[in-house]
Amino acid sequence: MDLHRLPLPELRDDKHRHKQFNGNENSNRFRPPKYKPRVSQGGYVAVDNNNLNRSQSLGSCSANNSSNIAHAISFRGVEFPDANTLPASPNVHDVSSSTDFDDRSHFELCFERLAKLGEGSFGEVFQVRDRSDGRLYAVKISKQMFRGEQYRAERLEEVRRYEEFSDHENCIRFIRAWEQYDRLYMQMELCRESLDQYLQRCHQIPEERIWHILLDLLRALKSLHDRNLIHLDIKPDNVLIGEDDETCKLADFGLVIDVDRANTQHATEGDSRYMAPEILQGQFSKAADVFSLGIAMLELACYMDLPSNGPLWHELRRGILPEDFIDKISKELQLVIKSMMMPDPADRLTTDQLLSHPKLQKMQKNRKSLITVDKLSRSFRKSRRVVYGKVCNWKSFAYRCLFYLLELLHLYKPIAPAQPTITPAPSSPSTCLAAVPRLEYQLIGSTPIANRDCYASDFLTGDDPLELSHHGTPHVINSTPLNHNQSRRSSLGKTIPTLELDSPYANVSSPKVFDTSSFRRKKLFVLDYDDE
Ligand SMILES: Nc1ncnc2c1ncn2[C@@H]1O[C@H](COP(=O)(O)OP(=O)(O)OP(=O)(O)O)[C@@H](O)[C@H]1O
Ligand SMILES: [Mg+2]
Repeated sequence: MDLHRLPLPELRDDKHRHKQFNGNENSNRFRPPKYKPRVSQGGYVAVDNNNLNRSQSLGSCSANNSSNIAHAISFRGVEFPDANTLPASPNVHDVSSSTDFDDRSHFELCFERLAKLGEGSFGEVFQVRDRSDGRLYAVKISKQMFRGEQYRAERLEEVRRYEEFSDHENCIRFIRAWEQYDRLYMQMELCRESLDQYLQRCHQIPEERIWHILLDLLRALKSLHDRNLIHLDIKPDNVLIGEDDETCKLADFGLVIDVDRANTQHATEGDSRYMAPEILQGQFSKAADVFSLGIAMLELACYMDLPSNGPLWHELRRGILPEDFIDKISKELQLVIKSMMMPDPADRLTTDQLLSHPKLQKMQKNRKSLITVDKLSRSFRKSRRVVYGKVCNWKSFAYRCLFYLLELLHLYKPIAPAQPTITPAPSSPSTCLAAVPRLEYQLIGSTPIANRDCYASDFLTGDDPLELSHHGTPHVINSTPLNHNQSRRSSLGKTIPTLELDSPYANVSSPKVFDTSSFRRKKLFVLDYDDE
């Protein structure tokens, strides 16, 4: 068997140069035949939303009518029942005015396609809005239709790996997968951008950030290697930056192989720019991933354009790193990158050895303590809220007891419940002082808004004067502040005490209309918003 499946590198007399993006990412792709995973061994669960078991139709793929029905794909097993069912498509009236409901794919029915995020050799990735929960996700749709059962099984292997590592902090969170019309659809968390896009945007990434990226990716890679899996396609394009704009997450598990089970002679090489030299001899090992990560770090740290072939390609694989580039970074980082790019795979450090590097150890400790501090502050805020609630209850209980005692001792007479009253304006100036109108408003409940002072204007619409036409009924001003920040809600509503306001318009001739201009500026209370 010919193990040299890659075209022999061309000899070109070019120099290492800074990265330039020509947008032709896939020109570095060589796609020899793939290894054949034995799907029947692991067994996958494929159930459609009409309870049709897809595994019954394994024999014929594209010729099967059931391929028109969306089938959920999952390897998670019965303990994850949600993974094996597709959510019902939303009501057709919510989706569009189209009458051609049945012809539309599950993807079109359930998602609103917003933008194209990227494209690789196997799939196109779209930013979508899930119509059922209104949230944003990424959906990867395979470019090619299943050519046969074997090809389909190979594509479905990616689902297995995504599911396996979905819970890892440094791997993409996977939601679900399904197939329809002989294509695979994978719904996953939406990330901000790929590391490659980040590099295009920033050009120079600070070294401290490089160390953090390295730590994230070593952690992801370790989790794969601990299960005897090799990624084989480590590169910045396959690393995504999470929504927090910090965490790097490994993605694209399309080429992952299991070193225990797979015939590595059938493994597929990844991008030649990041490929370890021994791959040319058909040696697939964990050390190949370490090399790819090392050379990716070189690209990120030195903003260097990696060759896909030629003499420079060989130089980098002989451990000769261009000095004018590598000198830009600290000796410590240089040593780490060199130890990851050793020509002999046996000399390369493993993920465990790399993670025990003092700098990375220190960073891990710092991260742990940050997480602990965050957890502590959350529980502190929570308990403070509980204590505050209890203290308030005790306070009101104590007051009630006190008033009850005073009442018993005839030292205090309870005041009848406040009724909003308005005393008619005096007809003559001589009676004016005695008849100052007094308005009482009770603001019942509240909708919490951000930490800030609440003014009466928050509760009143427009600039209109307040109508006081029904004298007999209590005047309850709208208890929801008419304000911005209304989307920030909390369960912590505070009861607003009865508010007594002296009418600024004691002398008005008509008591029915109350000009609220001065009342509007009155500070009512400060709402303390707690995030928890
Ligand atoms: N969850 C996501 N959030 C945001 N962007 C994404 C997401 N997944 C993928 N992308 C974008 O889409 C691009 C292609 O995705 P992916 O690498 O999974 O496809 P592929 O066809 O398997 O690629 P390859 O050619 O590397 O095998 C990524 O490089 C990235 O820019
Ligand atoms: Mg990719």
